[in-house]
Amino acid sequence: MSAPVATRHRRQAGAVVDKVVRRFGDRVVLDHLDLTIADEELVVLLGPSGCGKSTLLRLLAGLDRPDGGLVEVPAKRAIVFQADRLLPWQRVLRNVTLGLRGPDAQKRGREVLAEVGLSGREGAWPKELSGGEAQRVSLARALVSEPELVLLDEPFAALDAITRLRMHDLVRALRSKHHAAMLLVTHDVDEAIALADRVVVMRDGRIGASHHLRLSAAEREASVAREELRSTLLEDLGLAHQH
Ligand SMILES: Nc1ncnc2c1ncn2[C@@H]1O[C@H](COP(=O)(O)OP(=O)(O)OP(=O)(O)O)[C@@H](O)[C@H]1O
Repeated sequence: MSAPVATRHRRQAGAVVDKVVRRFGDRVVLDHLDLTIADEELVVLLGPSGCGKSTLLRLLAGLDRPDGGLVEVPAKRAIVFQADRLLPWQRVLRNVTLGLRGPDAQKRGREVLAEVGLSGREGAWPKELSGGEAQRVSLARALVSEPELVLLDEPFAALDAITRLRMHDLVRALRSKHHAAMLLVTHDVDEAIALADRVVVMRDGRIGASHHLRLSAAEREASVAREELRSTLLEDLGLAHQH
């Protein structure tokens, strides 16, 4: 059997995953998985531990190749991991501008650091930053090259609850400025509800459920709509309701 196997660049932003298969030994982790991310859409990917979320993100990032099917992504894309991967021997500004060329690199780096609320910290060393600040630098580094697709692998999982809520505000603010499509992996149903245009739930190597969140910002905070959606997502995840 010969399936088309490729990672291809597309002109539009967003991404298309078409019948993608990824196996590790005998284990089929992604089993003909389909997923389309629209231009400027923020899709949150939920799923039980070990179901293949990071595997899918790595394929979209180009860090791995599928065994079958097709992954179409824009050339300009960035990935943010749970633990910041800043270079400890470079200052904050340099960490942000590492991938940039040209005379405007420093100026651009400063601008993006200002957007994530870190003006004045350009000269700091990574070890001098809090966890939340380090993830802000990671976001700045991801956004500085104006990617068309941003992949976020549990970017706020290691942060405390209050810092995480601040990061949600920041992501919402950044979205109004940067017009990238985003795919964010999380275990946190409330994070999904807070941020997503659409929540997709992975099951048995595929996307098992998909929910568009046509909620206003106020509705996202309102208890009834939020609780209904929360119950649905917990059900999709196979978790008992907890009231
Ligand atoms: N390079 C690899 N070699 C062998 N097995 C792998 C490899 N990468 C992932 N796997 C396996 O594939 C499965 C899916 O892993 P993956 O990290 O994608 O899950 P996940 O949904 O992101 O999990 P978590 O939510 O716990 O981070 C796991 O069983 C894992 O052990």
